[in-house]
Amino acid sequence: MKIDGTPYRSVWVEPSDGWSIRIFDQTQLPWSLEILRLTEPGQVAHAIRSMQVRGAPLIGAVAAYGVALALRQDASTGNLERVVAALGETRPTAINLRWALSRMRGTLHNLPADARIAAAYAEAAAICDDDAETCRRIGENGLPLIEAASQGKDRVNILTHCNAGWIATVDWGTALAPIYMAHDAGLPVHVWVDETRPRNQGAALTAWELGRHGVPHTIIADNAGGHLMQHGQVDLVIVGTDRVTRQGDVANKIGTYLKALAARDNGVPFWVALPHSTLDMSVTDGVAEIPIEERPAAEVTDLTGRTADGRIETIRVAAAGSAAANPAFDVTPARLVTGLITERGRCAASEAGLLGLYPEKA
Ligand SMILES: CSC[C@H]1O[C@H](OP(=O)(O)O)[C@H](O)[C@@H]1O
Repeated sequence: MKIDGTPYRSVWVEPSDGWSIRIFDQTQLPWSLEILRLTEPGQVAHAIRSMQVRGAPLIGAVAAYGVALALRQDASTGNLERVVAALGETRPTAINLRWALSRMRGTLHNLPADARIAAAYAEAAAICDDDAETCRRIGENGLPLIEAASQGKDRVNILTHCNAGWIATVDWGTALAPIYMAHDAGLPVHVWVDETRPRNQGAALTAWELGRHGVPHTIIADNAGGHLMQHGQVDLVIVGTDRVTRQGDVANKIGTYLKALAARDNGVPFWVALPHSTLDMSVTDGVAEIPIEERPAAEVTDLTGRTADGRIETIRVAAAGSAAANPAFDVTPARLVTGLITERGRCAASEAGLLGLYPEKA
């Protein structure tokens, strides 16, 4: 996508050296656009853990380049296994991370060591190209939903949670891809942007993305969505996901499940956008089986923002001495999901629906 007219992806190889990796530091958005240069796998692991880079498909793509950086240091099989294991432990919920690392290992394991570096960069680049094209197709397959919802309306209101935009993927995004395409097609799109406590991916990242693209949007408190649905202010909900199970259960940012409950209670369509790399057919019952990342309590008790004189500060907003729990994801059962938007089309949130689009995953 473009930033001030310049096209960007969310991860790229530094052209001046041909091997170091560039990412945006998402912890500095929306206040400043900081581009980081990663030169070793430890920096990649830190970037993922600290959420300098975040978003299910993007952490997989960046981890893939982390393998290439590690093999530049030591292309042995032992080091390949070590870096795949180490990066795989950085975040537990998004299956894209393990999908990308497994794809890298499968490509590299049986190669001679002296062929691994070039092959690693080629495979990481292929993962990125695949993700960008996959997300573009998700946009195309979600667009008809917005077109239908906008019939006879001077504004179509879409609610989204967290950030599933181009900055969470290599390009285009998942939940936001159809929104960008609808806006660019001239449809009267307006987006309710859940702030998405505690890290405010919505208020900080989705609002930043939509604003830079000129898409009308309004930031709301997470708890306002149900009220807006009760008053007919939401025509459909589109969210991203970090893992979808064989039966169509959806893991996504904490608070998604509550939005799905409110949508069901108010007859609002609840759609989930995902690329193939987010499918995990090895698990069925998402609530029972998907590991939910527990992040630091400080993300709940503290808040980071910009002061009136432009300094970025972190302050405590909770009572001193109080404990805080911070599960970073929840699981929405398939029964609350209207349907899934993928690069291969739309389907029901069910095993039959998924196998209809992905028969090879039977
Ligand atoms: C396009 S996947 C985006 C997905 O990832 C986010 O999680 P996080 O910000 O913790 O990486 C969130 O669940 C989004 O829906």
